[in-house]
Amino acid sequence: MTSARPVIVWLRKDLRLDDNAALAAAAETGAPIIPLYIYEPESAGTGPLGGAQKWWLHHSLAAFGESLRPLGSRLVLKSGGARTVLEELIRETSAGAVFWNRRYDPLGIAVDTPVKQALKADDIAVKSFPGQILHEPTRLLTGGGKPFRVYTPFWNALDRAGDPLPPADAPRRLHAPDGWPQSERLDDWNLLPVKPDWASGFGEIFTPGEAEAHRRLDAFLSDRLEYYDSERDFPAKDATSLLSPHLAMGEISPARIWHATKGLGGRAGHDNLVRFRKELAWRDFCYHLLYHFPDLPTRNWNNRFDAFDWHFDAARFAKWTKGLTGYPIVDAGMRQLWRHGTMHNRVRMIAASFLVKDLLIDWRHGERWFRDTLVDADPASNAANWQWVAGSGADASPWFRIFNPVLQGEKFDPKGDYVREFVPELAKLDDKYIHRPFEAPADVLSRAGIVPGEAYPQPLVDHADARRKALAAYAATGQTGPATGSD
Ligand SMILES: Cc1cc2nc3c(=O)[nH]c(=O)nc-3n(C[C@H](O)[C@H](O)[C@H](O)COP(=O)(O)OP(=O)(O)OC[C@H]3O[C@@H](n4cnc5c(N)ncnc54)[C@H](O)[C@@H]3O)c2cc1C
Repeated sequence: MTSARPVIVWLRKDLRLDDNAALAAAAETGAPIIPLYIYEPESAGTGPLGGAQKWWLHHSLAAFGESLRPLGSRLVLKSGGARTVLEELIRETSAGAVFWNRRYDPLGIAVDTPVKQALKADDIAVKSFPGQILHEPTRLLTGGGKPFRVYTPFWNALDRAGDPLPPADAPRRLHAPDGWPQSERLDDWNLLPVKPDWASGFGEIFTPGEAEAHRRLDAFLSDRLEYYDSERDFPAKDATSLLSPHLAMGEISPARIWHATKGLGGRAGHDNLVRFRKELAWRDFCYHLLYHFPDLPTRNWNNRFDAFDWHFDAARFAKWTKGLTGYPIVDAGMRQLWRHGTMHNRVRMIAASFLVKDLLIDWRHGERWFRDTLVDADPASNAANWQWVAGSGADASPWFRIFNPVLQGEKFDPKGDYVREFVPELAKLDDKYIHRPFEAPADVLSRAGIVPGEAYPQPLVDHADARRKALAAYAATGQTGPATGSD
């Protein structure tokens, strides 16, 4: 029996015990702790949780709930509007405080700010903590005190800022309240797909949960960091960390990852270490942009793109989503997305460029599709990267840098291993034609068991022709040079 009023720790995208500042601070109070997850209603803005991430969330919540048990605690699940849920739970449990780790997306902020004000007005202590990104989005600013719009100076500032806060250790014990409030049943939230179970392939490569995030980090640092810089762009190689979905759900903190890389420059090579940290810093940069420019997921950052003459074509879009464009590297990427809920970064760039520049379909359609299908869907990284590819974003790749899907395939998947894995109907095609099956002579196709246009589609567009149209559409917006920011 304890006399202190309980502290509610409201968990969101931070389903971890390690380096969870809100949970650690709550544990230090010595008060009983009620870990709470609220399944908030779907809303507009950056949009609802995608199907793939619902799958991840289900397993992540289950794993986190299990990890609380040895600490003498459990996870309380509630659904509904955050403010209503919290106020009811406070009444029921006489909790005196609510702690949480901050979120930086506009939807999250729009929920958290009024909740904080309402609870404080009711004399409830509210404390929020950092941890979702390496540095708070207001910490790194230009010399003029403004947000960064260009990545390299952002990285230089991040590098100069030194290490992020040291990670907080996982609490060893969490005091239980005198009585546990009723929890909803995870299964009743229906987060998993049933008929059909399109997520069955996700488990081939992913296991949601904090334990797996740490295992993956350790394996990456010991086996793959030393090749990271030279091999990270080759989708058939197992050369990247695959930590992004764990980061997206907060099963591991970026600060924990950063600190784990300290001192590895000698063994793994300085260039590899810096390259990996720079990628982590891209994630921070995306959040920096989203925090300071909250319209990032929905509006062209460079408003000269508002006049762009997009050509949405439902049939072409459907073929892109299904991996039936006739360009093997694009199709392999889109099918990897269906099967594994992820896509290699290099291929994301190629597939996104194809949608936006070859098919002239507005990047927002692609952003929404990725949001629904990626297990690592993230409001900041997804929006910023789509705008980067489209040329409409901050520090973006210029519009006229149009990826050639054949040459990109030949450069980054030279033997076609990646294509063969995800586009099995091309598996027997010679290396020479694996990225250009539409140029293969009839006897080569027949040896590979391919009937043109049947087993595998003809290209949706001719790339050279599509490129000309894309450049003309760009010129029609009055832009002639590299797209720059809208300041
Ligand atoms: C069109 C497009 C959409 C994308 N959408 C998302 C998304 O919704 N969620 C997401 O996490 N990433 C997104 N990315 C970025 C990137 O593709 C993934 O972060 C990366 O593929 C994850 O694999 P990894 O964990 O093995 O990365 P690693 O190479 O091991 O990199 C380590 C970590 O750095 C971060 N990172 C790496 N590259 C980027 C990047 N370009 N931008 C931001 N962070 C990066 C990730 O958190 C990643 O886990 C997108 C990229 C493109 C081109």
